[in-house]
Amino acid sequence: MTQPLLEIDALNVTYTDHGKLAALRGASLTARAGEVIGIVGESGCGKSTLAASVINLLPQAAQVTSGAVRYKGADILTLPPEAQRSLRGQDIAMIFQDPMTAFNPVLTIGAQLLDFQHASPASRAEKLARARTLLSRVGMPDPDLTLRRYPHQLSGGMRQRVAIAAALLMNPTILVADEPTTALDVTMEAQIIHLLRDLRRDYQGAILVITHHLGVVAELCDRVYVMYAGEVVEEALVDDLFHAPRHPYTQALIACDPGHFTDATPILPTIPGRLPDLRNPPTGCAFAARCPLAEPICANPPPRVEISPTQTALCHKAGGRP
Ligand SMILES: Nc1ncnc2c1ncn2[C@@H]1O[C@H](COP(=O)(O)OP(=O)(O)OP(=O)(O)O)[C@@H](O)[C@H]1O
Repeated sequence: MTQPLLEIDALNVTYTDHGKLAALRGASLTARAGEVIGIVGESGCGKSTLAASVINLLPQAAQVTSGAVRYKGADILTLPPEAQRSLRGQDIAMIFQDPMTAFNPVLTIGAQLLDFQHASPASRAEKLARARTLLSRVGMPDPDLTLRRYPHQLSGGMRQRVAIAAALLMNPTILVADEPTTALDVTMEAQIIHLLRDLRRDYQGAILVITHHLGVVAELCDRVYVMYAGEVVEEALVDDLFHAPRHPYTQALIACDPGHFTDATPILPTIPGRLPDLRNPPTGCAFAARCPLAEPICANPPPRVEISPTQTALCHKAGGRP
């Protein structure tokens, strides 16, 4: 098997601004070239913190207390700031939930697409040509006109297309899409999913898609990491996730609304109960308080059970038959 492009290894991240909050608790993930990886879970489970650690944009209040994020084998969290900056945007690029955050409102799209290529040795004309090519690639009908526009002159869906083009400008090997469709209406969402599906056909790198939305996972991803309370509770190929989920949390997510995976419902169905308080995380299984299968043993830390070489579940009960 090829070496992973990205390895997140037992990452622990704590926010320290309002007391200590354990946002990531031993989260691990690998992504290889050509894979589309889904990261799914309810609000507050740590998805954005995981994404921010990949692109090395954790907020100031976040502390990595242990673990590593390796890009092609090198720990990016310990690189000097200059090396981190050059990785970001060139090797690892991000598509944000709200495309407005990717753009400066007072500069034209053209000026910004040139600026995003500042590290490239290409000439201005070559950079403009690359911007035009990518705008066409993401389905912008008139790339020249788009280059002259300001961000607010584009619709939300168009801005997201341009943001995707911007992320691809430097030909990154890892593309992180944080809730790429959440800010869009149903029709736009379907179009952006279609575009991402189309792009993945000839993209050589790895794509990480962070989402609330099981439909996005079903449509786009090869493998999925399900997060709960800062932990990866299940890892599976997308087919196994939907047809043979082994963690009760994954089962609950899917059982809540089995008919709606391809709907554009932007949020996961709700499971009764709440996430535990991560300022004082439970020592046993974090899902036990909401789990229909919980038993006294679940007060102990759960084992990571290997169901198959491609599926694991962090659960005392996952060892039995599904
Ligand atoms: N800057 C911050 N300071 C303190 N706590 C934070 C900060 N950002 C996130 N958190 C907390 O860390 C935990 C994980 O948050 P995170 O945003 O990573 O989850 P998420 O799954 O991406 O949620 P959402 O889908 O709502 O964005 C949550 O309890 C959240 O309240």
